[in-house]
Amino acid sequence: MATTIGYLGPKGTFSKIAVDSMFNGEIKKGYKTIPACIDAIEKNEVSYAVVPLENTIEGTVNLTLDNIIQTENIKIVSEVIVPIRQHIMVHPSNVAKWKEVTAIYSHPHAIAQCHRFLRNQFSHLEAQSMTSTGAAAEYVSNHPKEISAAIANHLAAKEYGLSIVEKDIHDFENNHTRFIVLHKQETALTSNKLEEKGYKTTITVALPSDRPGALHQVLSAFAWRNLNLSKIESRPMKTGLGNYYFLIDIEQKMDNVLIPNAIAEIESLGCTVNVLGSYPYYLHSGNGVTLAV
Ligand SMILES: O=C(O)C(=O)C[C@]1(C(=O)O)C=C[C@@H](O)C=C1
Repeated sequence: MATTIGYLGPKGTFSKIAVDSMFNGEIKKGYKTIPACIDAIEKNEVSYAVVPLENTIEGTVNLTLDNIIQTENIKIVSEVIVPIRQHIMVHPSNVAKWKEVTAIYSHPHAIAQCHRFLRNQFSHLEAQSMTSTGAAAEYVSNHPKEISAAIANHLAAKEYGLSIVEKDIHDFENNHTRFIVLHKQETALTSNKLEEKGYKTTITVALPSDRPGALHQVLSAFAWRNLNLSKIESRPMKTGLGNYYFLIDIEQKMDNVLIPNAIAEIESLGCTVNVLGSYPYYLHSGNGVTLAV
């Protein structure tokens, strides 16, 4: 049976760029929301799902994080970092009057990446959220009479026959998004198309509520073993005010000694640890056909 991969659709999203960079001939199925992509793995509709986890300008995609935390049997098996270039685009019949648009649509993360541009050029408008940048482009394409614009990538413009009226409207040049590949088995997924940049092990740690200095002790378990952490972030456990867990990226492959021993030490403090995955990460070059405008 052919492998099916779920991604945040429709066509023309950044998630589609990520999925195409990791997978070749497999069947790719777009889902309307991130939770729907993750549910699709749970229900065995797809073998893998590719979802955004973190952006350099906007930070963590909480919807992704909160949903993977709640699904115990889904693991992160790979990661691809994609350069993000946001463009504003309109229906070809509206190019001449694009500065008079009455609505601008995009994904909330894409809108947040272009705040300064929007404030300078369209301070009278409030950008409207859509489920993805691709969905915004599709909507604008289907409603030419509305005189609206979408913030999306060049593939979306091509896919939905829109005209880009201003390129690279994101506020900071260094704009990248980490996309993770999720799967039911723990087996890491390697790419034969992209250059491996390193390896990561991602864990969550829930601290005991009654132990002063617990976070300090958790960090010490990594520090004295010389384990490099590239991310630590707290998220509410949703069980009550003040209850948080920590998401920690260790810049190293799961081994037989250092990481298991650090985890055992952390658990002995009364913390609950969950390993979300140990996986290679790749950088999408951004050059060539896929990202050129
Ligand atoms: O809407 C898309 O194109 C997506 O793939 C989602 C998403 C995100 O959730 O951050 C992905 C990359 C960009 O940072 C903007 C939007």
